[in-house]
Amino acid sequence: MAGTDNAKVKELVLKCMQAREMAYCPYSRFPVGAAILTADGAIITGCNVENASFGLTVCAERTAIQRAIAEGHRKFSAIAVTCDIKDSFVGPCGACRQVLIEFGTDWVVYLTKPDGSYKETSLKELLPLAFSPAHLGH
Ligand SMILES: O=c1ccn([C@H]2C[C@H](O)[C@@H](CO)O2)c(=O)[nH]1
Ligand SMILES: [Zn+2]
Repeated sequence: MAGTDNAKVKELVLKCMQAREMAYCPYSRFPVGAAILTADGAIITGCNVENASFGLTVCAERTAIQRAIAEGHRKFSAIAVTCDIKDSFVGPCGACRQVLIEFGTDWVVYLTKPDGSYKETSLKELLPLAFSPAHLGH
């Protein structure tokens, strides 16, 4: 991505993998990690947090964005996401795509595999024709 050097992307990928280790997922046993790079260079991580009332589960991506907002960040450059699937790059669920696009269409999404390889995509690509704050005049 323009403006994000390779070393920073590698750091982001490493951080999302470390975050995956923290996942609380006793029901699915499907750990997910996310790491958000803010416009000012901070990295904020998240993991999925499940609940015995299954519908209350929060995905890694949304955990990360809630943390980032709560810590005062509003501008984001990139997010890296990882799960344990080795043979394909897996994107965020639809709910997470909508929550991420609330904070801009221009940030980069890195889908990663457990071996550290990654594929660059974008929120525009992941959520075409999105409903966004612009439609409410924001
Ligand atoms: O984008 C996604 C999709 C799923 N999960 C979590 C939710 C649940 O804990 C587990 C299985 O769906 O993976 C995420 O964290 N992010
Ligand atoms: Zn999700």
